[in-house]
Amino acid sequence: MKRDSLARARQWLGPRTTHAADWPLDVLRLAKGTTTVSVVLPARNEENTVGKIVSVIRRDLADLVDEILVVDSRSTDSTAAVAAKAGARVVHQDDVLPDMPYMSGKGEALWKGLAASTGDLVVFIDADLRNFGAHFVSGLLGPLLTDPSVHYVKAAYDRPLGDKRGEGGRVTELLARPMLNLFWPELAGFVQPLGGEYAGRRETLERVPFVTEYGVETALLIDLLGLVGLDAMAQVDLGSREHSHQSTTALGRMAGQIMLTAWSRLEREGRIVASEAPASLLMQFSAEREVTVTDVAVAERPPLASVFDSVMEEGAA
Ligand SMILES: O=c1ccn([C@@H]2O[C@H](COP(=O)(O)OP(=O)(O)O[C@H]3O[C@H](CO)[C@@H](O)[C@H](O)[C@H]3O)[C@@H](O)[C@H]2O)c(=O)[nH]1
Ligand SMILES: O=C(O)[C@H](O)COP(=O)(O)O
Repeated sequence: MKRDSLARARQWLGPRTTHAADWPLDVLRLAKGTTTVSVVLPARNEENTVGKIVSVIRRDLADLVDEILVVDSRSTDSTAAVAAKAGARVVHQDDVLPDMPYMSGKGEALWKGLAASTGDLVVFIDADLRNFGAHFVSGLLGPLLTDPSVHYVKAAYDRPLGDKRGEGGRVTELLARPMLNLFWPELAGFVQPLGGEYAGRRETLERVPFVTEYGVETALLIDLLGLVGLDAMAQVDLGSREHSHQSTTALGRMAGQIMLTAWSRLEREGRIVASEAPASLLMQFSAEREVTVTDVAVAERPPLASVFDSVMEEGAA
Protein backbone atom coordinates (compact mmCIF):
# COMPACT_ATOMS: atom_id res chain seq x y z
CA MET A 1 0.00 0.00 0.00
CA LYS A 2 2.71 2.48 1.08
CA ARG A 3 4.92 1.26 -1.77
CA ASP A 4 2.06 2.02 -4.19
CA SER A 5 1.78 5.52 -2.72
CA LEU A 6 5.43 6.20 -3.46
CA ALA A 7 4.89 4.97 -7.00
CA ARG A 8 1.97 7.43 -7.22
CA ALA A 9 4.30 10.22 -6.12
CA ARG A 10 6.75 9.26 -8.87
CA GLN A 11 4.00 9.19 -11.50
CA TRP A 12 2.75 12.59 -10.33
CA LEU A 13 6.17 14.19 -10.38
CA GLY A 14 6.63 14.39 -14.15
CA PRO A 15 3.25 15.70 -15.33
CA ARG A 16 2.70 17.99 -12.34
CA THR A 17 6.15 19.61 -12.16
CA THR A 18 6.90 22.57 -14.41
CA HIS A 19 9.55 25.29 -14.48
CA ALA A 20 9.02 29.02 -14.02
CA ALA A 21 10.27 29.48 -17.60
CA ASP A 22 7.28 27.44 -18.82
CA TRP A 23 5.02 30.31 -17.78
CA PRO A 24 5.86 33.47 -19.78
CA LEU A 25 4.05 36.63 -18.73
CA ASP A 26 2.20 37.13 -22.02
CA VAL A 27 0.64 33.65 -21.74
CA LEU A 28 -0.42 34.35 -18.15
CA ARG A 29 -1.85 37.78 -18.98
CA LEU A 30 -4.09 36.18 -21.61
CA ALA A 31 -5.09 33.33 -19.27
CA LYS A 32 -5.88 35.69 -16.38
CA GLY A 33 -9.03 37.20 -17.88
CA THR A 34 -11.19 38.41 -14.99
CA THR A 35 -9.47 36.23 -12.36
CA THR A 36 -8.11 38.38 -9.56
CA VAL A 37 -4.79 37.71 -7.85
CA SER A 38 -3.56 38.61 -4.36
CA VAL A 39 0.02 38.25 -3.18
CA VAL A 40 0.22 37.88 0.61
CA LEU A 41 3.52 38.36 2.45
CA PRO A 42 3.71 37.33 6.13
CA ALA A 43 6.39 39.50 7.74
CA ARG A 44 7.90 39.62 11.20
CA ASN A 45 10.84 42.01 11.35
CA GLU A 46 11.64 41.93 7.64
CA GLU A 47 12.43 45.62 7.06
CA ASN A 48 15.56 44.70 5.08
CA THR A 49 13.81 42.64 2.41
CA VAL A 50 10.07 43.31 2.31
CA GLY A 51 10.29 46.66 0.49
CA LYS A 52 12.28 45.27 -2.40
CA ILE A 53 9.91 42.32 -2.85
CA VAL A 54 6.88 44.61 -2.96
CA SER A 55 8.61 46.97 -5.41
CA VAL A 56 9.56 44.16 -7.80
CA ILE A 57 5.98 42.84 -7.85
CA ARG A 58 4.63 46.34 -8.53
CA ARG A 59 7.20 47.02 -11.23
CA ASP A 60 7.13 43.69 -13.09
CA LEU A 61 3.70 42.21 -12.44
CA ALA A 62 1.37 45.21 -12.45
CA ASP A 63 -1.06 43.61 -14.89
CA LEU A 64 -1.03 40.18 -13.24
CA VAL A 65 -1.29 41.03 -9.54
CA ASP A 66 -4.32 42.97 -8.28
CA GLU A 67 -3.39 43.25 -4.63
CA ILE A 68 -0.20 43.07 -2.54
CA LEU A 69 -0.94 42.52 1.12
CA VAL A 70 1.74 42.52 3.81
CA VAL A 71 0.65 40.99 7.11
CA ASP A 72 2.71 42.61 9.82
CA SER A 73 3.22 39.79 12.31
CA ARG A 74 3.94 41.78 15.47
CA SER A 75 7.12 43.29 14.08
CA THR A 76 9.22 45.46 16.34
CA ASP A 77 11.12 47.07 13.44
CA SER A 78 9.85 49.27 10.61
CA THR A 79 8.51 46.41 8.45
CA ALA A 80 5.02 47.95 8.21
CA ALA A 81 6.28 51.41 7.24
CA VAL A 82 8.75 50.06 4.66
CA ALA A 83 6.09 47.82 3.09
CA ALA A 84 3.54 50.64 2.93
CA LYS A 85 6.09 53.01 1.41
CA ALA A 86 6.86 50.44 -1.30
CA GLY A 87 3.15 50.37 -2.17
CA ALA A 88 1.70 47.36 -0.32
CA ARG A 89 -1.50 47.36 1.67
CA VAL A 90 -0.42 46.56 5.22
CA VAL A 91 -2.57 44.92 7.86
CA HIS A 92 -1.53 44.09 11.38
CA GLN A 93 -2.10 40.43 12.21
CA ASP A 94 -4.08 41.18 15.37
CA ASP A 95 -6.35 43.75 13.69
CA VAL A 96 -7.88 41.16 11.35
CA LEU A 97 -10.88 39.27 12.83
CA PRO A 98 -10.03 40.85 16.21
CA ASP A 99 -12.82 39.04 18.06
CA MET A 100 -11.19 35.65 17.49
CA PRO A 101 -8.96 34.24 20.26
CA TYR A 102 -5.32 35.38 20.26
CA MET A 103 -2.91 33.09 18.37
CA SER A 104 0.65 33.40 17.11
CA GLY A 105 3.24 32.71 14.51
CA LYS A 106 3.50 32.33 10.79
CA GLY A 107 0.40 30.16 10.33
CA GLU A 108 -1.65 32.80 12.09
CA ALA A 109 -0.23 35.53 9.84
CA LEU A 110 -1.18 33.51 6.75
CA TRP A 111 -4.72 32.81 7.94
CA LYS A 112 -5.23 36.50 8.71
CA GLY A 113 -3.74 37.31 5.31
CA LEU A 114 -6.22 34.99 3.61
CA ALA A 115 -9.05 36.62 5.56
CA ALA A 116 -7.97 40.17 4.71
CA SER A 117 -7.18 39.62 1.02
CA THR A 118 -9.68 39.41 -1.81
CA GLY A 119 -8.14 37.70 -4.87
CA ASP A 120 -9.59 34.57 -6.46
CA LEU A 121 -6.03 33.23 -6.42
CA VAL A 122 -3.78 33.80 -3.42
CA VAL A 123 0.02 33.61 -3.66
CA PHE A 124 1.98 33.39 -0.40
CA ILE A 125 5.58 34.59 -0.50
CA ASP A 126 7.97 34.79 2.48
CA ALA A 127 9.08 38.35 3.15
CA ASP A 128 12.70 37.42 3.94
CA LEU A 129 13.70 36.32 0.43
CA ARG A 130 17.02 37.79 -0.68
CA ASN A 131 16.89 36.76 -4.32
CA PHE A 132 13.22 37.42 -5.02
CA GLY A 133 12.26 37.85 -8.66
CA ALA A 134 8.92 38.20 -10.45
CA HIS A 135 9.22 34.55 -11.57
CA PHE A 136 8.40 33.47 -7.99
CA VAL A 137 4.88 34.81 -8.42
CA SER A 138 4.36 34.18 -12.13
CA GLY A 139 5.68 30.61 -11.84
CA LEU A 140 3.27 29.77 -9.03
CA LEU A 141 0.37 31.30 -10.94
CA GLY A 142 1.07 29.37 -14.17
CA PRO A 143 -0.68 26.07 -13.40
CA LEU A 144 -3.54 27.80 -11.57
CA LEU A 145 -4.32 30.25 -14.37
CA THR A 146 -4.12 27.68 -17.13
CA ASP A 147 -5.55 24.48 -15.64
CA PRO A 148 -8.83 24.56 -13.71
CA SER A 149 -8.12 21.11 -12.22
CA VAL A 150 -5.14 22.52 -10.27
CA HIS A 151 -6.02 23.91 -6.82
CA TYR A 152 -2.65 24.31 -5.12
CA VAL A 153 0.88 24.95 -6.38
CA LYS A 154 4.04 24.71 -4.32
CA ALA A 155 7.46 26.05 -5.20
CA ALA A 156 10.49 23.80 -5.72
CA TYR A 157 14.01 25.18 -5.64
CA ASP A 158 17.56 24.65 -4.53
CA ARG A 159 18.24 25.99 -1.05
CA PRO A 160 21.85 27.00 -0.53
CA LEU A 161 23.25 27.28 2.99
CA GLY A 162 25.89 29.99 2.73
CA ASP A 163 27.75 29.17 -0.48
CA LYS A 164 26.92 25.46 -0.36
CA ARG A 165 24.30 24.37 -2.89
CA GLY A 166 21.69 21.92 -1.65
CA GLU A 167 22.70 22.18 1.99
CA GLY A 168 19.84 24.46 3.12
CA GLY A 169 16.48 23.31 4.38
CA ARG A 170 17.86 21.53 7.43
CA VAL A 171 14.46 20.81 9.00
CA THR A 172 13.19 19.69 5.62
CA GLU A 173 15.93 17.14 5.12
CA LEU A 174 16.25 15.88 8.70
CA LEU A 175 12.58 15.82 9.68
CA ALA A 176 9.90 16.79 7.19
CA ARG A 177 10.98 14.74 4.18
CA PRO A 178 11.55 11.47 6.06
CA MET A 179 8.34 11.99 8.01
CA LEU A 180 6.21 12.69 4.92
CA ASN A 181 7.76 9.73 3.07
CA LEU A 182 6.98 7.42 5.98
CA PHE A 183 3.46 8.57 6.76
CA TRP A 184 2.19 10.39 3.65
CA PRO A 185 4.27 8.89 0.82
CA GLU A 186 1.97 10.37 -1.82
CA LEU A 187 3.50 13.74 -0.88
CA ALA A 188 7.07 12.51 -1.41
CA GLY A 189 7.36 14.28 -4.77
CA PHE A 190 7.25 17.76 -3.24
CA VAL A 191 10.84 18.95 -3.43
CA GLN A 192 10.39 21.64 -0.76
CA PRO A 193 7.49 20.62 1.48
CA LEU A 194 8.35 23.30 4.06
CA GLY A 195 9.00 26.10 1.57
CA GLY A 196 7.05 29.28 2.22
CA GLU A 197 6.12 30.04 -1.39
CA TYR A 198 2.88 28.54 -2.68
CA ALA A 199 -0.43 29.55 -4.22
CA GLY A 200 -3.97 28.30 -4.25
CA ARG A 201 -7.55 28.96 -5.19
CA ARG A 202 -9.28 31.00 -2.51
CA GLU A 203 -12.31 28.71 -2.43
CA THR A 204 -10.02 25.77 -1.67
CA LEU A 205 -7.75 27.55 0.84
CA GLU A 206 -10.84 28.69 2.73
CA ARG A 207 -11.93 25.08 3.18
CA VAL A 208 -8.88 23.89 5.15
CA PRO A 209 -7.76 24.71 8.69
CA PHE A 210 -4.55 26.72 9.22
CA VAL A 211 -2.20 25.45 11.91
CA THR A 212 -0.38 28.23 13.76
CA GLU A 213 3.38 28.79 14.11
CA TYR A 214 5.56 26.76 11.72
CA GLY A 215 3.10 23.86 11.46
CA VAL A 216 1.20 25.60 8.70
CA GLU A 217 2.98 24.24 5.60
CA THR A 218 2.96 20.63 6.78
CA ALA A 219 -0.73 20.79 7.67
CA LEU A 220 -1.68 22.45 4.38
CA LEU A 221 0.00 19.71 2.34
CA ILE A 222 -1.61 16.90 4.33
CA ASP A 223 -5.04 18.50 4.53
CA LEU A 224 -5.13 19.52 0.88
CA LEU A 225 -4.09 16.01 -0.13
CA GLY A 226 -7.16 14.82 1.77
CA LEU A 227 -9.45 17.52 0.38
CA VAL A 228 -8.54 17.79 -3.30
CA GLY A 229 -6.16 14.85 -3.93
CA LEU A 230 -2.66 14.72 -5.35
CA ASP A 231 -3.60 15.37 -8.97
CA ALA A 232 -5.06 18.76 -8.00
CA MET A 233 -1.68 19.74 -6.56
CA ALA A 234 1.34 20.83 -8.60
CA GLN A 235 4.83 22.23 -8.14
CA VAL A 236 6.90 24.74 -10.07
CA ASP A 237 10.68 24.89 -10.08
CA LEU A 238 11.80 28.45 -9.36
CA GLY A 239 15.54 27.80 -9.53
CA SER A 240 17.20 28.84 -6.31
CA ARG A 241 15.94 30.49 -3.13
CA GLU A 242 18.00 32.51 -0.69
CA HIS A 243 16.63 33.72 2.60
CA SER A 244 17.72 34.56 6.12
CA HIS A 245 18.60 31.44 8.15
CA GLN A 246 17.50 30.75 11.71
CA SER A 247 19.82 29.26 14.32
CA THR A 248 19.90 25.50 14.80
CA THR A 249 18.16 25.83 18.17
CA ALA A 250 15.36 27.93 16.62
CA LEU A 251 15.00 25.21 13.97
CA GLY A 252 14.74 22.63 16.78
CA ARG A 253 11.69 24.50 18.04
CA MET A 254 10.29 24.60 14.49
CA ALA A 255 10.84 20.83 14.25
CA GLY A 256 8.88 20.34 17.48
CA GLN A 257 5.96 22.32 16.05
CA ILE A 258 6.05 20.28 12.85
CA MET A 259 6.11 16.98 14.77
CA LEU A 260 3.08 18.02 16.80
CA THR A 261 1.31 19.04 13.60
CA ALA A 262 1.98 15.64 12.04
CA TRP A 263 0.80 13.92 15.23
CA SER A 264 -2.48 15.85 15.10
CA ARG A 265 -3.07 14.69 11.51
CA LEU A 266 -2.21 11.06 12.26
CA GLU A 267 -4.67 11.16 15.16
CA ARG A 268 -7.34 12.86 13.06
CA GLU A 269 -6.92 10.27 10.32
CA GLY A 270 -7.40 7.54 12.96
CA ARG A 271 -3.93 6.16 12.31
CA ILE A 272 -2.77 6.50 15.90
CA VAL A 273 -4.87 6.09 18.99
CA ALA A 274 -3.15 8.06 21.73
CA SER A 275 -3.44 7.09 25.37
CA GLU A 276 -2.24 10.60 26.23
CA ALA A 277 -1.45 13.83 24.40
CA PRO A 278 2.21 14.40 23.52
CA ALA A 279 4.17 16.79 25.73
CA SER A 280 4.86 20.16 24.16
CA LEU A 281 7.76 21.50 26.24
CA LEU A 282 11.19 21.41 24.60
CA MET A 283 14.33 21.68 26.74
CA GLN A 284 17.39 23.01 24.91
CA PHE A 285 20.97 23.81 25.93
CA SER A 286 23.33 26.59 24.97
CA ALA A 287 27.05 25.92 24.43
CA GLU A 288 27.49 27.00 28.06
CA ARG A 289 24.83 24.42 29.13
CA GLU A 290 22.29 27.08 29.99
CA VAL A 291 18.83 25.56 29.86
CA THR A 292 15.86 27.05 28.07
CA VAL A 293 12.43 25.48 27.94
CA THR A 294 10.01 26.46 25.18
CA ASP A 295 6.43 25.42 24.57
CA VAL A 296 6.28 24.23 20.96
CA ALA A 297 2.54 23.53 20.99
CA VAL A 298 0.60 24.52 17.90
CA ALA A 299 -3.04 25.53 17.68
CA GLU A 300 -5.38 25.60 14.74
CA ARG A 301 -7.64 28.09 13.02
CA PRO A 302 -10.80 26.63 11.49
CA PRO A 303 -11.42 26.80 7.74
CA LEU A 304 -12.18 30.44 6.95
CA ALA A 305 -15.33 29.49 5.05
CA SER A 306 -16.83 28.21 8.32
CA VAL A 307 -15.92 31.46 10.10
CA PHE A 308 -17.54 33.59 7.39
CA ASP A 309 -20.63 31.33 7.42
CA SER A 310 -21.09 31.75 11.17
CA VAL A 311 -20.60 35.54 10.92
CA MET A 312 -23.37 35.62 8.28
CA GLU A 313 -25.64 33.42 10.39
CA GLU A 314 -25.14 35.72 13.39
CA GLY A 315 -25.91 38.72 11.17
CA ALA A 316 -29.13 37.09 9.94
CA ALA A 317 -30.28 36.06 13.45
O1 LIG B 1 5.69 34.66 13.76
C1 LIG B 1 6.06 34.75 12.58
C2 LIG B 1 7.22 34.08 12.09
C3 LIG B 1 7.59 34.25 10.78
N1 LIG B 1 6.86 35.06 9.95
C4 LIG B 1 7.27 35.27 8.55
O2 LIG B 1 7.19 34.04 7.85
C5 LIG B 1 8.19 33.99 6.85
C6 LIG B 1 9.03 32.73 7.01
O3 LIG B 1 9.56 32.69 8.32
P1 LIG B 1 11.05 32.26 8.64
O4 LIG B 1 11.26 32.41 10.09
O5 LIG B 1 11.98 32.96 7.72
O6 LIG B 1 10.99 30.72 8.27
P2 LIG B 1 12.18 29.74 7.83
O7 LIG B 1 13.17 29.52 8.90
O8 LIG B 1 12.70 30.17 6.54
O9 LIG B 1 11.29 28.39 7.67
C7 LIG B 1 10.90 27.63 6.52
O10 LIG B 1 10.09 26.57 7.04
C8 LIG B 1 8.92 27.03 7.71
C9 LIG B 1 8.17 25.79 8.22
O11 LIG B 1 7.54 25.11 7.18
C10 LIG B 1 8.08 27.85 6.77
O12 LIG B 1 6.99 28.39 7.50
C11 LIG B 1 8.90 28.99 6.15
O13 LIG B 1 8.12 29.68 5.20
C12 LIG B 1 10.12 28.39 5.48
O14 LIG B 1 10.91 29.40 4.88
C13 LIG B 1 9.02 35.28 6.97
O15 LIG B 1 8.54 36.21 6.05
C14 LIG B 1 8.73 35.72 8.39
O16 LIG B 1 8.85 37.09 8.59
C15 LIG B 1 5.72 35.68 10.41
O17 LIG B 1 5.06 36.40 9.66
N2 LIG B 1 5.36 35.52 11.72
O1 LIG C 1 12.81 24.56 5.72
C1 LIG C 1 13.72 24.31 6.53
O2 LIG C 1 14.25 23.19 6.59
C2 LIG C 1 14.14 25.39 7.48
O3 LIG C 1 13.57 26.59 7.05
C3 LIG C 1 15.62 25.58 7.60
O4 LIG C 1 16.15 26.06 6.41
P1 LIG C 1 17.72 26.44 6.35
O5 LIG C 1 18.48 25.25 6.80
O6 LIG C 1 17.96 26.72 4.89
O7 LIG C 1 17.92 27.64 7.22
